[in-house]
Amino acid sequence: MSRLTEVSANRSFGGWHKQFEFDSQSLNGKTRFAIYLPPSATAETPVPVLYWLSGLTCTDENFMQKAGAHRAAAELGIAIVAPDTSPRGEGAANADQYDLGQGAGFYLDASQQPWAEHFRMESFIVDELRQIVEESFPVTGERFISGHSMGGHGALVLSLRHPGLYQSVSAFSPICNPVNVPWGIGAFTAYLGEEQNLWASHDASELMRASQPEQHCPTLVSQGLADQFLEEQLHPHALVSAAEQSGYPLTLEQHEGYDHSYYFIASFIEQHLRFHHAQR
Ligand SMILES: N[C@@H](CCC(=O)N[C@@H](CS)C(=O)NCC(=O)O)C(=O)O
Repeated sequence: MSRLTEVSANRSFGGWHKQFEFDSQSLNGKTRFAIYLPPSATAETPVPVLYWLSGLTCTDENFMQKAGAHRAAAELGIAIVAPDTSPRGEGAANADQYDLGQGAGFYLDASQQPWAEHFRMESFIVDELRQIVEESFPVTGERFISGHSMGGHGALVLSLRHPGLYQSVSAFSPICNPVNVPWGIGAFTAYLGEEQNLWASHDASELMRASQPEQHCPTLVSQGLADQFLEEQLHPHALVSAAEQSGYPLTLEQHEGYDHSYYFIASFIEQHLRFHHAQR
């Protein structure tokens, strides 16, 4: 029997947008995710799947409702899975700020209290959710990963930490060097502890600088130049310099006038989907 409970189902561009809930072992509680299945996804013709990791304060809904990704996903035949951004509910710890705790899981497995019991988003994304998606839906083992801001950090880091799992990676406005910016320092101190040596293995720029050829994965990063978080939190220049040092295949595209919002994502999501599709 399936572990999944269907929460909603909507027809979209000839395919389906659905939300499911299930009891996650990694997160030690119920979690919800959304999936877009293009019309071409059938048991006989499974499709590749893109994992989308959202940013701070988001749930599975922001991307599906605001990015306008279904039309291109339907055309290209790509399924999209959007998990929540953290464990939820009374059982899981929380903080009185938008950038820590629920809605701010940072796609890592926390080692510190009071977070360690539920905040295991890395294991959740790379193992548990992947397995349940591949068992439950008509998808192939071809995986792409993408995300926004905290989720852009997640996409880059999970791809670098799990070589071979994803065929290509992309990010919008990612937190490129979390060990050096307030969002990252706050989250890593809470989730990983004060020992800063342990943080580098969750930092995209640090991982990319030290990357070996087997970790190299075609990567597209899009950044708006009117992004209100660019100077203080995002630091794409750190990622570019890391890629230059290790010969990592990074393309950074900078877009005049675009900010940090989903208007930016909606403007370029089709380009990202075509980028992933072209790497197959
Ligand atoms: N201070 C902002 C920061 C959060 C923020 O900008 N979140 C981005 C990701 S880092 C987002 O996607 N927000 C949800 C949305 O636009 O739908 C807020 O809480 O609104």
